[in-house]
Amino acid sequence: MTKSDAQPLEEITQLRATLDEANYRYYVLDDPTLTDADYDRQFQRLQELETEHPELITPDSPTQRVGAAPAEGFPSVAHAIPMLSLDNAFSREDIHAFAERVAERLECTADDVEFTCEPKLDGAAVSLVYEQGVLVSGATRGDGRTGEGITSNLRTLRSVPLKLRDSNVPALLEVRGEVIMRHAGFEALNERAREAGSKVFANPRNAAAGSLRQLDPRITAKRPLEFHAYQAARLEPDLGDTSHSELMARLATLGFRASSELKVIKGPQAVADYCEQLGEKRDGLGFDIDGVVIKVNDLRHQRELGFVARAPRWAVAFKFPAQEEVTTLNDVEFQV
Ligand SMILES: CC(C)(C)c1nc(N2CCN(c3ncccn3)CC2)c2cc(C(N)=O)c(N)nc2n1
Repeated sequence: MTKSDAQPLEEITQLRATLDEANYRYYVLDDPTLTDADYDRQFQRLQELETEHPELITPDSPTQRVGAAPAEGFPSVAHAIPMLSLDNAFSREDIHAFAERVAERLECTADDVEFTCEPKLDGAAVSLVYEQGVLVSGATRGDGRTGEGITSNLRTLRSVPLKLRDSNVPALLEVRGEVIMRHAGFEALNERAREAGSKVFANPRNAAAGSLRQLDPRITAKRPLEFHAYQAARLEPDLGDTSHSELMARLATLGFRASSELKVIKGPQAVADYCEQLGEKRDGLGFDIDGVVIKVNDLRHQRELGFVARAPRWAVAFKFPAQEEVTTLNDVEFQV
């Protein structure tokens, strides 16, 4: 009688905790502790134990990330809070005008408004819903009000926690973020596609969106996708966080990847400087961004400012000029 036969649940629980922590460190902190070989060995051990004791399998086990394909297409999912779009700013003057509009409504001066700035990742926006700390639903943005239910596909992303990491998990949490594919993963995927004579993607954004909409999660599981959180859209009970930057720090402790470039910045002048500096770093990031998302940091002020039509008054996207994309058709290069 070996140790594990006596109490498989103890070894299973320990393996799950180790693998979840290794996932978090690798995919969220970019600070891996386990080697891939170590991870794979413990993952296989967990699979063995769960095969011997199927009654001990739980949906949030690391072995349950890749499920079966849904019968036919994706179900429609209505977003509890619409995933709105963003107004654009194209110049320093536009940033100042946005800050002045905000200041006027908040009855303060533009230089007193505290903003956050973060890269606007060029991927596919999705929404994740957690109940009692467990992932229950994942959907595409769709038209902002209704998206496609792609939970089984989103579960395959190692940067999507199957259960929240913290001890005091909220009863309900809806996290919104962008799924991206890095340039290296994109080039490798297209190289494999060219060799296999299958579909080549025009750019990483299309590759990310297309990979999320695969009917078979086993295909999504093989695609190099990362989830980057950008908003806690719903949080019950309200944990008292009073700013976007605090909420993003809480999302990081709950197991999500939040932007390392997120900065709290006061006044439009410094915001415009951040945009200029990020624009200079753009080509070296290793993934596509198409600007900076500038938000009013204080959550009470966000609520006071609300939304116009489909976009919030409290946020604007500063857009960089489109990067000329080179596409090849039968080996002839076209500038588009
Ligand atoms: C929370 C708000 C609503 C202000 C918000 N909305 C966003 N988006 C809305 C428009 N979106 C959209 N997508 C497709 C068509 C129209 N609009 C795409 C997401 C954000 C996108 C990013 C990003 N990409 O990195 C980000 N760091 N923060 C965001 N924050």
